[in-house]
Order: sequence, then structure tokens, then C-alpha cells
Amino acid sequence: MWNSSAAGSLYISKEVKGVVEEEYSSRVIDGRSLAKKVEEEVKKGVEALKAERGITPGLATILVGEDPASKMYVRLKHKACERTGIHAEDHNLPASISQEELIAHIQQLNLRKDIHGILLQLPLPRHLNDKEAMLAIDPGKDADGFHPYNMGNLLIGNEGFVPCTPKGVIRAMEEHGIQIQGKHAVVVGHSNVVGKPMAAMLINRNATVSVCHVFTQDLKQYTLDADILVVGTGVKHLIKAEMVKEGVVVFDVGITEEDGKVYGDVDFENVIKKAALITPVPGGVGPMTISILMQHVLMAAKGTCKA
Ligand SMILES: Nc1nc(=O)c2c([nH]1)NC[C@@H]1CN(c3ccc(C(=O)N[C@@H](CCC(=O)O)C(=O)O)cc3)C=[N+]21
Repeated sequence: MWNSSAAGSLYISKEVKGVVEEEYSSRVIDGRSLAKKVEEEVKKGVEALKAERGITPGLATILVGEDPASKMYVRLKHKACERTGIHAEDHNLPASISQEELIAHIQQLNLRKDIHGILLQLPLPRHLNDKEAMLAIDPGKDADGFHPYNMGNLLIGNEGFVPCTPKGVIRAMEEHGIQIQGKHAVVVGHSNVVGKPMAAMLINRNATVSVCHVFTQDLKQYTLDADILVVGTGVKHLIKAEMVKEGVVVFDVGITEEDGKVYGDVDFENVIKKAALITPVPGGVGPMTISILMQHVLMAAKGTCKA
């Protein structure tokens, strides 16, 4: 069982570069292999559900418009469905669609018996109201966990359908035996999809939680004290080595695309020298997010997560 209080001793002096790099590699949380493990579990569950009850879990993704990044993310989700045996439908709606048409489309999917999960890819084109659209999704089919009903449940400690990214972070912590209770967890970013639900999940597990964001006066003051640091801001390399303490556990949720390369919110190469464990970008939290989504579609199909 790994425990962050003992982690300082893991620091290795920078004598022989090759050796150091090899030592550092054990600090990397491999999101791809964790995601594979989750997907294996889902695949087994899907097979059992098919065999025992004749139900094939179904996910409908709704993509409004043609944004290339959104298309890529939707494609990743469809590929994961293929790997796990989940039926996936791609509902690509024109960018010109009206709010009423979008809601009517969602309501059609709510009625379908063969569709258990509905995912409305964000962001939506500017003329559409995402909060109102999300409210139209049947909370029992809310694989993303963004519906206010599910968000409210999360806040009161009933974690059913919860946002996939922070859930993936929690799963990674569990897999690595990271103690949460009593630790100082610092969340940087207060978005509805990452920061706020992440903070709620950490509070539910009895961490002492600080939530920092763009208006925080002295970010470093908080990050330096973090035992667990979760960063989701979309600011490339916001977190530098001098902003963290020895033995910190770091989850980098940021994605910045620049010149065809993907960067996280953490200066990985330098922060790893002080971290006990750290997620890379890519290959960290991203794949975990998608595997949790698959888990949610299975839960929805089983009806184990009644909303
Ligand atoms: N309703 C909704 N639900 C979402 O879950 C949702 C969304 N909207 N809008 C956009 C964000 C973004 N997102 C990602 C998921 C996986 C990776 C992922 O697996 N990335 C790979 C690499 C991909 C690459 O190479 O760029 C990785 O990090 O290793 C990335 C991004 C889900 N999102």
C-alpha cells in the first residue's frame, strides 16, 4: 500500500542519468494499462448481461457540428465501445440545428429501449444552451454524469453516474493504493466537468480539499502544500517543479494541442523529479475517462444505477 507520507524517501539523486530515468519511470501512472483493466471488467460484464438477460448495452453519442477535436474524442469513445462489446450510435447533427430540434432528438433517444447511455459531446455551438440540453437527458441514461440530478446526488455522497474524468482519477488512486482520507487534496480548476465534481468526490472520501482557479491570488501557496494535486485548467505547463512538494501525487487532466502535439497542465519532465506518482499527457487521465464512460453505459444497461 503506497502512502504519500512515506513518499519523500523515493526521491533519487540525479547521479547517473540512465538510472535516474529508469527510477522515475516507476512514478508514472500508466493510464492506458489502467483503462485496459477497466475495459476488461466492462467487457466481461457486457458478455454476462448479453448471456443472462439478452441485453446489449447501447450508447448514443450526439455531436453537433464538425469540430475536429470533438470528432476525434467521439471516435475514441466509439472505438472503446467496439472493444467492450457495447453498441454505439453516432448522431452527428448539423451545426445549424435549433435548441428545440436538439432537445427533440434527445427526447427520442430517451424513449429508445436499446439505448442505455446518451452522451452529448461538449462544447456545443454558441447558439445552443448546453445546460438546458443536458437537463433534457434522462438522468438514468446520463453516462457522462453531467445532469443536475446526478451532480446533486454526487454532492450529497450518492455517487451513481458521476463525471467520468474525476471518477477515472479516483479509480487510478484506488489502483495505486493512494490514501485519500485526511490528505490535503488541491484541485486546480473549478469547471463543472472536472474541478467541481473532483472536489466533491475527494470530500466524500474525507480529504481536506482546496479548490484553486483563475482568480486564486497565490496558487503556489496551495500547490506547495498538496499531498494530492489534480490539475484541470487547460493552461499548458501551469504547474512547475518549484510549486510542488516532495512526494506529491499528481493527476494532470489538462489538454492543450499545439503544433500537433498534446501538452498537459503540468511540467511533467521536471515535476516527476519530486512526485511520488504522476500521470502523463497523453496516456494518463484521458484513457481512464473513456473506460469509466464504458463502465457507466454498462451500469445504465444493467439498471444498477437507478436515477
Ligand atoms: N460530453 C462530453 N463528455 C466528455 O467526456 C468529453 C466532452 N464532452 N468533451 C471533450 C472532453 C475531452 N475528453 C477526452 C477524453 C479522452 C481523451 C483521451 O483519451 N486522450 C488520449 C490521447 C488523445 C490524443 O492523442 O490527443 C490520452 O490522453 O492519452 C481526451 C479527451 C472527453 N470529453
